Amino acid sequence: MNEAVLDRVREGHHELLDLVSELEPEDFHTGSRLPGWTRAHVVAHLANNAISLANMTSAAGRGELVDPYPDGDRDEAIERDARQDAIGLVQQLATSHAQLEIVWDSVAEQDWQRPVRFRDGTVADLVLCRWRELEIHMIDLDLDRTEQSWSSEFCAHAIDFLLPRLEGSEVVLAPRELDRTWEVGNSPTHKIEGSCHSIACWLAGRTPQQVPSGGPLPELGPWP
Ligand SMILES: O=C(O)/C=C/C(=O)CC(=O)C(=O)O
Repeated sequence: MNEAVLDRVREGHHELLDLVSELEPEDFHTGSRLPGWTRAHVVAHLANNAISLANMTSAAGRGELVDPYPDGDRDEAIERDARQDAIGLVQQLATSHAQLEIVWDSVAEQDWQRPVRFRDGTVADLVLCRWRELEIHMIDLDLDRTEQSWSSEFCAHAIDFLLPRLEGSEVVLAPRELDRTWEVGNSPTHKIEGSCHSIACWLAGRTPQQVPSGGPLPELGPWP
């Protein structure tokens, strides 16, 4: 398992808790950067996602495959949990982080490659999923944190992961800080340039502080 990514997830948990712990109670129930979601929805989703990943990991350890949300509807659970007050939300988030970290601390090296039902992946893929969830949803909270806080490693990972959203396009992505480009299609017709943060942020369907140049930017397909 890539220990650096696990460490980054643990740090992300601390950073997220720091961010939400500083909010006034009323700030939870106002907008986020996601249409139709308040910050409370983002927090509830992140907490439920952590428990879902913990449960899939535990099941994989027993040789079982379980659905990400076996007990019911993901969206209903987010709506229900988002109605909690600030203390309830922070407590749910902190408990979910602890549960996920305890489960991942107990995974033996050879068990990271066990299969899970989520995207027919492995337990190791769940760690990458949590990394994306944390980094991307922290900026959705619409606080001081922006895509500028993403590391170049995270930007490169996000571009790799989100590239299928450009299927059918003919472009080259050329993020300034990264020592590589990404080609989509057989004969790219234009080059999209910008910081790795802005390119990754745009591919994640969010509005970057500086929109990449080289447009018109292609329409994005569904999340992979
Ligand atoms: O792997 C990703 O980048 C995204 C994963 C999800 O969107 C997972 C959920 O939405 C969820 O667990 O509810």
